[in-house]
Amino acid sequence: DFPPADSDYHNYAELTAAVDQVVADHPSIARRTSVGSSHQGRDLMAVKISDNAAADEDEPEVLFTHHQHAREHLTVEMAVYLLDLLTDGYGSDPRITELVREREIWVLPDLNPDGGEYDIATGSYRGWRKNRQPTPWNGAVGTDLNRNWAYNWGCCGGSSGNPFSSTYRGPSAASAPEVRAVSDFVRSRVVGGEQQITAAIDFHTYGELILWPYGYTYDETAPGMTRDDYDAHAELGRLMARSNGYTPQQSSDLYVTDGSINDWLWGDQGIFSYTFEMYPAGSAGGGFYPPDEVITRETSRNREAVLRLLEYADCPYRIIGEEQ
Ligand SMILES: NS(=O)(=O)N[C@@H](Cc1ccccc1)C(=O)O
Ligand SMILES: [Ca+2]
Ligand SMILES: [Ca+2]
Ligand SMILES: [Ca+2]
Ligand SMILES: [Zn+2]
Repeated sequence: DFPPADSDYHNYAELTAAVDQVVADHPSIARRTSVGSSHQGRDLMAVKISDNAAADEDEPEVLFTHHQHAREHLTVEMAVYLLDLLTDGYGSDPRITELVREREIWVLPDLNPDGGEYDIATGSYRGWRKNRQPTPWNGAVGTDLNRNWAYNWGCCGGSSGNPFSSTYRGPSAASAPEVRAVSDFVRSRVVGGEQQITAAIDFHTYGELILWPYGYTYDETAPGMTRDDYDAHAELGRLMARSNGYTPQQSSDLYVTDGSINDWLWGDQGIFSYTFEMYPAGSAGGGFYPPDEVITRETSRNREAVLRLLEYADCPYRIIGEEQ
């Protein structure tokens, strides 16, 4: 479990209980489902939030994913915050009520439950990043989920082929069961040939950044990324950054990555896709392990950004005045 000083962070059992409580408290607008299981068999939860949540309605869908990286526990708290914001706001906050009515929102609060539990298992933080899938023949453990997605996987020096590396891409694209499960879920949202999910945020720590694709190339435009696509990503990213004070940039401005979720969501599925690197900005603030006293401040900091993404989800190109 977490060290006593950080007891406000949710371990996997506490997260599961929190999800079940939200659904129990708001049964008509919140529904828990599963997209599959982690390597060690933990449920990969998906919470759908919408009016008439049990029905698949013809409304733009938005995806929030959390905790690809084990030590980035604040991103799980971000998911808990989002679940509370959207359910408690329904019927009390007019803006949130309208968004819950006109969107179908998917919150996947924990993509790496095995890694997260491993990181806290001894009561002291281990600095773990990857999942807990072994490389059988050499004793190495873990694939970096954010280098395992099946778009330009391993193409460009943005990941490692060394199983002992913290950015090990895995033996093949989507070899990690967690990536495979979420990929299959996203693909299942193609209805009548059209991907129903239009926008997504993948939450990480740390750096206080808003990142958009592509990560595999320094170029702004590339196959599958036109000038309009890039400009829309950038303008919407900047709009969100103005609300939370994060730095907006193309993810390759940080460093080149290949096999990231953002590149797959946009490149393979045409979903407007962002990474939020949460608090802290630099080496101060506790790095990957900020004290639990900052949870409320640093999750609610993203309230406006999330609502802006939800508002543009019916047509992200509107941000650049293009009615595509
Ligand atoms: N959270 S982090 O420290 O691992 N940083 C992320 C940053 C990142 C996220 C998405 C695309 C490119 C880069 C990473 O996956 O390396
Ligand atoms: Ca504390
Ligand atoms: Ca609905
Ligand atoms: Ca739908
Ligand atoms: Zn991360």
